[in-house]
Amino acid sequence: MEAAIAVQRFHYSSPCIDWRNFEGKPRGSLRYYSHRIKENKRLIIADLQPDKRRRDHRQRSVSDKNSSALLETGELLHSPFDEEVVLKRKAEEVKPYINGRSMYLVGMMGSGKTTVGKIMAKALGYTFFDCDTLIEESMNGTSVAEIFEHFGEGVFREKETEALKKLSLMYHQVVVSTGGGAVIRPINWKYMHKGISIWLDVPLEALAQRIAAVGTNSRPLLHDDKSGDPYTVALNRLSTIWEARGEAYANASARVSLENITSKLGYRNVSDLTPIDIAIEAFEQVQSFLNKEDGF
Ligand SMILES: Nc1ncnc2c1ncn2[C@@H]1O[C@H](COP(=O)(O)OP(=O)(O)OP(=O)(O)O)[C@@H](O)[C@H]1O
Ligand SMILES: O=C(O)C1=C[C@@H](O)[C@@H](O)[C@H](O)C1
Repeated sequence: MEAAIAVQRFHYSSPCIDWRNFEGKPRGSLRYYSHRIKENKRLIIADLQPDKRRRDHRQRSVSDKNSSALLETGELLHSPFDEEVVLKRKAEEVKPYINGRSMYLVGMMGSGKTTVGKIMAKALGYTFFDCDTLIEESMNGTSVAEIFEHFGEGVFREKETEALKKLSLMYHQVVVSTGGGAVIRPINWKYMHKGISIWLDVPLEALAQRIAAVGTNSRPLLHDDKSGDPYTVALNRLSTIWEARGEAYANASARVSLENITSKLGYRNVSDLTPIDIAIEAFEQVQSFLNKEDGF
């Protein structure tokens, strides 16, 4: 009952970020524009509100014929607004077929489950939950790191399973960022398969970079080893963890490979991708999972 109340409380207290506040670098990714927007341009223009139309007048005036020239010269820069439109359209396209099912994001620590999950939830009009935060709430605010330290990993894993069970039984239309290790217990898959699970597959080097940048204080499984520089330490630990559970992520309904998106969009590095690029691809992969499910 207490845990149910905690879940309920979290339900009402978890804010969804405004993706525009995401601290990632601003980008003028012209290829992105070319790839994603070209196919959607007619619809985007139709969707624009009058004030936004004025703001984006350059986009409207671009014909297919001369768009690549403008793209080359950099005159046609895509703004977060462009990405938002594509994201929203994708979410609206796929939403009726999701049929209210919840989404469970799985992936290694630092893979962006929380960041991308919040963006997806907002685009779908779903509620976002972070499984680690739910566990902390169910333990009166004890942090994940403290749970590991004082009670051990076993207790944490039990709490994780309880949280996933409750989420799968109590809620529809939610996007859940699961803990990096949620995939290791088969019972957790039973709950996650009530919805659609999405694996954010990020190269270990990119994960190590992100983790080295923010530190390992909140990630107990990475926190022990302090020998060497933060990037190398993180990469070594992540490689060991990956060996133990890499295969388990493949149980997910859909896989979002950052390497694939990078090459699809013609970028050089996965670090060029914004969380919105990744959220758009996640919807595309969900769509292709649903098509397969329906036998198309
Ligand atoms: N596409 C991205 N590009 C660059 N940095 C990112 C991207 N997505 C997330 N990050 C950053 O990586 C870090 C980890 O992201 P996030 O917390 O969303 O991952 P997570 O999968 O929920 O992690 P954990 O399982 O450890 O809780 C954060 O500092 C976030 O700002
Ligand atoms: O990968 C893992 O096993 C973990 C990831 C985090 O999200 C937390 O759930 C916890 O630190 C364990």
